[in-house]
Amino acid sequence: DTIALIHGAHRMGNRTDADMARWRSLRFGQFIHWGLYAIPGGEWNGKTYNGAAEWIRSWKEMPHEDYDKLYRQFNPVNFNPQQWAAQAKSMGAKYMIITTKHHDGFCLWPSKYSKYTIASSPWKKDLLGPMIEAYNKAGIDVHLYFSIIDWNHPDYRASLKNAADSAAGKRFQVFVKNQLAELLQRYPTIKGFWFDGTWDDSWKNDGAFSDELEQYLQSLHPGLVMGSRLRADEKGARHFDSNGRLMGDYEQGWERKLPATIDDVHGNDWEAVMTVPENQWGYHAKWAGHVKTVNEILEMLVKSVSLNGNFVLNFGPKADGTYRTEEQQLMTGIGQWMKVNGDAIYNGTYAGFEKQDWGYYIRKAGTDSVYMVVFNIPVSGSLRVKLPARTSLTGASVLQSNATLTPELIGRNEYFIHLPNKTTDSPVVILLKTVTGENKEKGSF
Ligand SMILES: C[C@@H]1N[C@@H](c2cn(-c3ccccc3)nn2)[C@H](O)[C@@H]1O
Repeated sequence: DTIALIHGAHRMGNRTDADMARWRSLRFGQFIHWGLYAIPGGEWNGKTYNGAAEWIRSWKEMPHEDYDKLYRQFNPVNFNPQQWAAQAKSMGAKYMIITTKHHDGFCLWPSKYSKYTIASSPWKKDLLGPMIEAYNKAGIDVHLYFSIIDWNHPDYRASLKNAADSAAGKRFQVFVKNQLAELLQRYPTIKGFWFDGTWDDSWKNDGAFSDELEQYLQSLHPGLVMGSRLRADEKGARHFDSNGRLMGDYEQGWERKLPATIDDVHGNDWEAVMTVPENQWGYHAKWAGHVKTVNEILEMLVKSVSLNGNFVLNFGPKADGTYRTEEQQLMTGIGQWMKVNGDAIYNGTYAGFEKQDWGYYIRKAGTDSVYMVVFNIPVSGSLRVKLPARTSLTGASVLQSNATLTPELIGRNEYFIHLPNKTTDSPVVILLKTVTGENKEKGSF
């Protein structure tokens, strides 16, 4: 039986409104981590920081006062938001998430609630406004990343140990509320907040505040999309309340990892955010270890959509406002595939077909069109398709060439689709036309 909660989930099941349907249809996003951490770029005094570049302030080799002075050098002279938006558009991203303020507390907008902002830098000017305008003009929605943790703010407390801490904590909550309202007031076209840095006790143990904040923001900007990471319930449970119900509008815990099967997402909307190296969000001058390839990223994107989720790929621009070559090449390569096959991604949902080894099924939302995205062509060249009961196959074609395929019926509701050639250097998309229902005539193959 369930526990009585005041600040747990307030909704059973997914949101069904138009704003959430829009978020769900976009499927592919671009994350941008940009801030002071791009100046050191993971290096300081000739030493290399092996952690995530945006966490360099926590490195023992980086004195806090040295980091906190970096704003005096932040001057992205090559920042070109129109170019950023054009590259994101060519990659096929339909929404973008930008770090307004990361854990270091530095604000990319001239907040009136803090001195530690772009207004105090040589650049002086707001960076968010031009970005949001350029991306919106390119037809890309913008969501704002906001870190609750704020290493710069004098009132931030990881935990509340005494009355003084509690007083500081209260002042900090007012500060957070003011900055979020300020962001909504300055940037009314944004579609959501992406909260981070909500794991400390001071936040986890005040579920009431996180609940009231979420409702306050929704009242200021109805339809806002906010993930589960903002929320705690009054017992300190995060993401899922003490009755196991998802809080927020989608499961926001998939950071640098993907669900394995449809059972892992429990019917909830969800989103995965992914780094190109193993674990770098902000710019790091020396990427160590494995750097993901175009095909590897395409497989993560396709797998996410096949399991009813969104996939967001992260980019870490340099301090001067340009992207590193590897990231530019990824945007180009991903974009080339998306240009031809984006139909299988946008409005993509879980197909409800039995998963096969050759790749992933994606159903165009609310239709009988099911895409097969093939990553692993078997030695036989024949792709097995087992249809759910009462579903028949009425057509199959290669999406890119529109070439018709003739599936071979090999058993009850089971087919082989023979691919013309067994080699490809990028995923092949096949469009299946199906019919489902009691008395439909047998499939036409
Ligand atoms: C979206 C990503 N979330 C931030 C993060 C948080 N953490 C983290 C690290 C240790 C404990 C708890 C959380 N690691 N990375 C990263 O800095 C980036 O912003």
